[in-house]
Amino acid sequence: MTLVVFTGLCGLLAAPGHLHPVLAFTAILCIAIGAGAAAALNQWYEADIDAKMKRTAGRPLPAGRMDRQSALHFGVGLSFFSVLLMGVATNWLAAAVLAVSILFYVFVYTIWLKPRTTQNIVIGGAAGAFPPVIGWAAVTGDITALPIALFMLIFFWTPPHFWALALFVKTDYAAANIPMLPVVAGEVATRRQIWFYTAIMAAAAMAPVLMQLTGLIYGVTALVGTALFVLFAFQVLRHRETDPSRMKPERRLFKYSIIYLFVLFGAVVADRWVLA
Ligand code: HEM
Ligand SMILES: CC(C)=CCC/C(C)=C/CC/C(C)=C/COP(=O)(O)OP(=O)(O)O
Repeated sequence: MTLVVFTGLCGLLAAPGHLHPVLAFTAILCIAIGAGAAAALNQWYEADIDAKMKRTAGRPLPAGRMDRQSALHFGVGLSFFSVLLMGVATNWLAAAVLAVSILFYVFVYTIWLKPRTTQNIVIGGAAGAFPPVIGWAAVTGDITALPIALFMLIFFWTPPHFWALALFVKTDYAAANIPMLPVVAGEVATRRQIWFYTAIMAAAAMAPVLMQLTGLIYGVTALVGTALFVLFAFQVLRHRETDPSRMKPERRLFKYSIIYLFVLFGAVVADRWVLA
């Protein structure tokens, strides 16, 4: 959620034009409330699955600190509130994209794809790629090449981010009967898919440079950051280990994926504000 809100903030700060600071703060608040509401609905739908996994068993619903109906009301209420407030405070394009991302996370990812296919996070993961587009649209009322490029970067970043983690928490997903890639296709296939999506992600990371949408700070940061990402993904590709306690390269890639996105998005903003 922190990174989702941060990428939304970067989309907002990188956009040309001016938004009153109170309205800019409201826009970011709406992304945070919308993302939280979507997560509440995810947990409402998955309460029984969450109870079966060590990582999620302590959440309010499986742990019995909240009843399911309250979670549903909370999620639906805050979803409407965030979209309406976004529309009133900024514009209805930003509100519409926020609504699409909430609906995508709940219906396309959580309800439709997650229980059915190993590609669940590839397509469903798009939900997490919308925030920079929302931030940008809140300022400009428009969606141009740079926010689309930032969407593509998060979209292709999500598979290596999640599958690196899935490799070492595989048993959890198996226990809950969720068809995550390492559970269904095995570890070697997962390592290959991580490598495949990392290659596309690397192209997506360099696209804003080649299209001259960003400046020198992003260019250098993306080049160095992506080279490291590719190196760590290559180590994961070559690693032949099935014991989760010995999956060091996989843990490294997962942790690094998070730092990577923080730093690249920070660089997009630095280009606009430092080099302006
Ligand atoms: C379908 C897409 C995604 C899936 C399935 C996924 C899954 C996960 C899971 C299971 C964790 C571990 C959480 C835990 O330890 O309890 C995690 C951590 C994390 N994810 Fe994702 N993720 C996805 C997309 C994203 C996106 C789009 C972002 C941000 C742009 C993101 C940012 C993070 C961060 C920052 C953490 C670390 C949280 C922490 O350790 O406190 N993820 N992700
Ligand atoms: C602006 C907006 C509405 C954004 C919301 C979308 C969002 C939070 C996307 C991130 C995707 C994500 C964290 C998935 C977690 O997967 P999971 O639900 O399978 O994780 P779990 O196993 O922890 O339940």
